[in-house]
Amino acid sequence: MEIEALAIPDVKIIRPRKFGDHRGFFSETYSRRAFQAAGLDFDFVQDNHSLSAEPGTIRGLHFQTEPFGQVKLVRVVRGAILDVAVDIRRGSPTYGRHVSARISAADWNQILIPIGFAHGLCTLEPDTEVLYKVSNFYSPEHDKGLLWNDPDLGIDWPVAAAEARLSDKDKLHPRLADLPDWFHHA
Ligand SMILES: Cc1cn([C@H]2C[C@H](O)[C@@H](COP(=O)(O)OP(=O)(O)O[C@H]3O[C@@H](C)C(=O)[C@@H](O)[C@H]3O)O2)c(=O)[nH]c1=O
Repeated sequence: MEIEALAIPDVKIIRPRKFGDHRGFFSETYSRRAFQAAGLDFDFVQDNHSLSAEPGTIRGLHFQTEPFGQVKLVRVVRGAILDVAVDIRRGSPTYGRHVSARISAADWNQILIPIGFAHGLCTLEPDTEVLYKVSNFYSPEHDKGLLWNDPDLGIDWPVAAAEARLSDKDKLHPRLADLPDWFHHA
């Protein structure tokens, strides 16, 4: 397993090993032991799986507030996504900034999103399936959003706003400037 810190170093790309042979492949897609050895210790309690039929589907930007904040470990088993993490930790030197990474079944890479980040993705291929582990249970009362195309975020989404496929909920989230101080940087 390789780990690479992104420009906001709390967000990491994980590359699990993949052993191919004549049958296909084998891969440890998550190992608590390997994570702990790298100083990453999370208590993942729920696994999520989503399918987006059309490329240009955007989900996000989402986060859960405390005490239901979630670390997310995201991977793709079919297709590809552009994954985006926005730092919404008040007092953080990178508050309001984001990192993005292409995560795909072909690359077999993963992205680790810490608590205090709004998370979103845009699918790049048809029938893209995303799997992710989260470190806290779903809580609808704590499930919040940030507007995906808030100009203050400056996210270079790979789809035009007119063509993006979004849930009704995701069209209505507040902009960064209107977000309460849900998280504070340690
Ligand atoms: C997120 C979630 C949703 N649901 C239900 C609520 C709703 O009826 C249905 C679809 O929910 P959503 O529209 O919120 O699904 P989606 O837009 O895919 O939400 C996800 O987006 C990505 C970007 C994330 O980061 C995730 O944490 C999650 O927020 O599934 C659960 O039962 N458990 C969950 O953990």
